[in-house]
Amino acid sequence: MASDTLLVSGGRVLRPDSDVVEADVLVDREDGRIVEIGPDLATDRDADETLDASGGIVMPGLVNAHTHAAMTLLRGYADDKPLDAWLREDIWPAEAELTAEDVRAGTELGLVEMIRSGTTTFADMYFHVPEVVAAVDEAGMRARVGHGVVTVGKDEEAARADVRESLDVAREYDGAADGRIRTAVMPHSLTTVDEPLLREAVAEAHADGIPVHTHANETRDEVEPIVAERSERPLAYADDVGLLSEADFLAHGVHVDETEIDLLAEREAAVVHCPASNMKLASGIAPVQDLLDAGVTVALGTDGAASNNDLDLFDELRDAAMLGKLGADDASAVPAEAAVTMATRGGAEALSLPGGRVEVGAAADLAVVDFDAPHLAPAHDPVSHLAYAVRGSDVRHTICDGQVLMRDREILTLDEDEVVETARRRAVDLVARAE
Ligand SMILES: CSC[C@H]1O[C@@H](n2cnc3c(O)ncnc32)[C@H](O)[C@@H]1O
Ligand SMILES: [Zn+2]
Repeated sequence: MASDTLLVSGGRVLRPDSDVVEADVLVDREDGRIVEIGPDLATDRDADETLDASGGIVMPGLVNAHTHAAMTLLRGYADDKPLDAWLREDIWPAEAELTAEDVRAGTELGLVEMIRSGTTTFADMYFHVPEVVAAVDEAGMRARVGHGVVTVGKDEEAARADVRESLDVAREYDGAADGRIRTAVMPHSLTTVDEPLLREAVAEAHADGIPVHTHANETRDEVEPIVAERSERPLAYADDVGLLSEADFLAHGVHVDETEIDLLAEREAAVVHCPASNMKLASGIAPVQDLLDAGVTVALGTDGAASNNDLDLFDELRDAAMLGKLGADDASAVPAEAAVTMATRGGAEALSLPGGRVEVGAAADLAVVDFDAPHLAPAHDPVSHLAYAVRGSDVRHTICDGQVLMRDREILTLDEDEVVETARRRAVDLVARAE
C-alpha cells in the first residue's frame, strides 16, 4: 500500500482501449504513478487526499504537443493573414521586443489556460527557455521545452550563437523540475535555418540523445522553394540532414505527399497536427487519416495562441476530427476514438514523455471532465462527447505527476488572478514598444 495517496473517486474511467468503466483511481503521490484502478476503492482505503469525480470521466491528461506558450501575449494582435506575412509583418517585429519577464508572464498565462482545460503536458518552442522552465516547474506541469533557432537574416556569429543556445539549454534543463521537464533542440523550420547549421545542430543533439523538433511542410510557400532548389521533397531533405529519427517530432505536416508519409512511417518520426492554426492561416488540410493508416504517430497541438487563438486542446480534438473528414472527403475518417487517442497517447508518444493512458503503473497525469452541462446531455457515448461536444471549461480537476494542479476549477499551483493581470499589463507594454 502506497504511503501518500490520492484517490479519484466515483467517476467513469477512460481505459487505453477506449472502454469507459465505472472505477476509482488510486495514485501514489510520492512517485506520481497510478497504483490501482477498480470499483469502490473509496470504501476500503483512507486516502490522504480525495477528488470527487462523480458524474464525470477520468481520462488521461491532454498533451498539447506543439505550442509557443508565451505567444498568449500576442493573442488577437495580428489576425487574418497567411503565415509568412503574419510572421514577417507582425509577429517577428513584436517578438523582437520580448523580454525574459514577458516570456515568463506569457508562459504562465498559457499554463493557466492549459491546466484549466485539462492539459497536463506540452511541447514548447520559444525564447528565454529558463523562464519557461521556471514557469513549468511552479505550475507542476510536464513539458518538453526548447529554444527555437532561426539563422536566416543573421550573420555567421549570431546564427552560430543561436544554435549554441538551443544546444546549451537542451543540455542544461533536461530532467529539471524533478524530471517533469525534458528538452529538445528546436530549429524553427527547414527554410529558416541554413543547411550547414541545421546539420550540425541535429548531429550534436542526437549524439547526446536529445530529440529534435521543427516546423515542417506547413504551407505550400514553404514546400515549393525546397522542391525547386533541391529537386527533392522537404522530408527527403529532412531525412538527409538526419532529423527524422524515432524521437524527433515535426509540427504541421500539412503538405506531405505519399513518399513523405511512407518515410515518416519508416523512420518512426511523429507529426503534430495543428488544425486550428492550419485553418486560421489557411495553410491547408493535413492528410491525418492517411498518416494514421500508414502507422505514423500523430499528436495534436494548438500552436501559439496568436494563430489559434486559445490553448484549449478540446477545441483541437474537435477540429482534428471535423477537418480530417473534410480533407478525406469521408465522414468516417478521423473518428472520435482516433481524435481522443491523438490528444492523449499520441501526444505522450510523440514527445517521448510519460502519461497518455489511465492504467496501473502509468504516470498519474489525469483530467476529470464533468458531464453535467446541458451541452453534454444525453451521454449516449462518452468518447463521442470527448471528441465532439466537451469544452475545456468542462474540466473539473487536473492532476499531473500525482499532484493536483486544479481542484474543483481552482488552480492550486499558480495565482490565476495575478497571472492574468501581469500578462495583460505586459502585453500592452510589449505592443506599445513594437509599434
Ligand atoms: C523561434 S521560436 C518559434 C517561432 O515560431 C513562430 N511561429 C508561431 N507559429 C508559427 C507557425 O505556425 N509556423 C511557423 N512559425 C511559427 C513564433 O512566432 C516564433 O517566432
Ligand atoms: Zn508553431
